[in-house]
Amino acid sequence: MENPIIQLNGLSKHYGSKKAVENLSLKINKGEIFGLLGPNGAGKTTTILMMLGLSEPTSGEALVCGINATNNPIAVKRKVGYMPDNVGFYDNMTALENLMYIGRLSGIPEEKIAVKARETMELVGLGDELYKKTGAYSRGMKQRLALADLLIREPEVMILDEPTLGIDPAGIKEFLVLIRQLSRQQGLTVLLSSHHLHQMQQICDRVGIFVEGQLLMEGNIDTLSGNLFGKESYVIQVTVREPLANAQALQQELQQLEHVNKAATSEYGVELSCSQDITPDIVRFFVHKGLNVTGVQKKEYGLDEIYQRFFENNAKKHVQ
Ligand SMILES: Nc1ncnc2c1ncn2[C@@H]1O[C@H](COP(=O)(O)OP(=O)(O)OP(=O)(O)O)[C@@H](O)[C@H]1O
Repeated sequence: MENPIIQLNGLSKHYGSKKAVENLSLKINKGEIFGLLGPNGAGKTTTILMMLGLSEPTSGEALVCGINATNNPIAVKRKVGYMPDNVGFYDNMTALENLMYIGRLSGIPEEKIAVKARETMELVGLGDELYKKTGAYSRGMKQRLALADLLIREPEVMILDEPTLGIDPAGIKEFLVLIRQLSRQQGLTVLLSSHHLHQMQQICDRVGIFVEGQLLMEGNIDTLSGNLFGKESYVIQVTVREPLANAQALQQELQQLEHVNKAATSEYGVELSCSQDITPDIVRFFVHKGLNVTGVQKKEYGLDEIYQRFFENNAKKHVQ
């Protein structure tokens, strides 16, 4: 059911002739995890700053929890937790002291602060690290503490700008799982920006692809892959034990089969782009030819391919 908590209507931001964000319209529902994906300079941070009321749009509007961010930045700030790509803490204070300090600044009553800060640190998996100085925290731990810093203020929306930057691979996975858990447990809406497709795929319900200030596509992975790959939604790879004797003829024959759009042979196998999943027919075809099949793989498109394909298509358009 549609229940937009973030609504961007024709949002644009121009710096002179530079269109950092151009005519962006987008709805993000309550409880959703949405990924803003795009290369450096695509306009992700500018969009986030406009949602927070920290940058004034050239035109259009950003509504967060129904509040116009440009006219009411303070009201929006109460609802939204924002994690910039580099969060600073006082290195010579313990993590708990840092969090209590933040809690005080955001108006949590003194008698509640210690309990609340501990609870929040438990929530982000730092329950055993309360008394460590943040100077001795790893980057992954600091990002967890940064999350605690948002959560202690009980936001409705969390906006995280490149949150996994600088964390080691194992830490990234744990951190993403944590964000998802928190979102699901607390009905929190999360907006993340990133250029790491693989990471976004693990966590987001929906992603938007940003290029040169424009949202060029938006949807879940299935929708995006359907839009971009359309007729070639299924890729089937078959490998055989012995080198293919007459690859050229085989390729031509395969291309004649119904639902096959493209066939490409290599020494030990074939890759087929098909409009339907015809894996059983393909296997039968190979067996019938007396070929010893050693492997059959059906490839599912992920964000990496979607992104790559997307840029290929766009480059072609620019050239035409
Ligand atoms: N204050 C500014 N003055 C002029 N141009 C700006 C300003 N802020 C951003 N830009 C330009 O707007 C474009 C979008 O920048 P933005 O920082 O939003 O991109 P981004 O997608 O967040 O990239 P990154 O991943 O590098 O943070 C860039 O071309 C940038 O140079």
